[in-house]
Amino acid sequence: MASGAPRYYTVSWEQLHRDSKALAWRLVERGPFRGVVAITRGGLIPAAVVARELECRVIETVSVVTYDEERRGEPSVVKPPAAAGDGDGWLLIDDLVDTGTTAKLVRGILPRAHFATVYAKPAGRPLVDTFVTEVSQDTWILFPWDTEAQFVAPIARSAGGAAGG
Ligand SMILES: O=P(O)(O)OC[C@H]1O[C@H](OP(=O)(O)OP(=O)(O)O)[C@H](O)[C@@H]1O
Ligand SMILES: Nc1nc2[nH]cnc2c(=O)[nH]1
Ligand SMILES: [Mg+2]
Repeated sequence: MASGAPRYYTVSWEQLHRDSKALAWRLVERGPFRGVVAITRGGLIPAAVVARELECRVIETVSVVTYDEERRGEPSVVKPPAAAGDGDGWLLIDDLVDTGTTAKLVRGILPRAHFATVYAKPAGRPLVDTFVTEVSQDTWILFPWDTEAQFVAPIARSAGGAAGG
């Protein structure tokens, strides 16, 4: 993500389900696939939804650690896929592509996989074969597993009592 104050794009469980199903609609004509490889952890939920829609029962994982909350570190593969070979016939899924760092690393392991994400930012977009929604590079996508509902002060209070009545 670009430096500076991020704008946020908040995704609910319902929207994620809807967007993951939209991804499945785009992928159905690209299959059938031998199996799905989810890039953990963010790719796990979209991969489950897509696998259900494509009636795909074989699920693999590849685990990449890149970010510590919103700070980016050195990417490392902490668990390679046990099966999937060079990715031929496999569908590789992540929740999003941002800088493309994770995608480059995993595409190096599975160069022949079809790579799909639900969301894409411009810098990583060229690395993705199929995606649903593009957001700007300075947007931080907030997923439902990273957020919770909480109390918000009334507008009048946060405006310093400026509201008339
Ligand atoms: O294109 P990039 O700049 O590499 O960013 C995209 C990656 O960042 C997030 O994963 P993260 O590393 O936060 O790990 P997580 O999926 O375990 O939450 C997201 O799920 C993508 O995998
Ligand atoms: N949750 C989340 N993780 C990310 N990792 C890289 N970019 C993002 C983003 O926009 N949102
Ligand atoms: Mg991830």
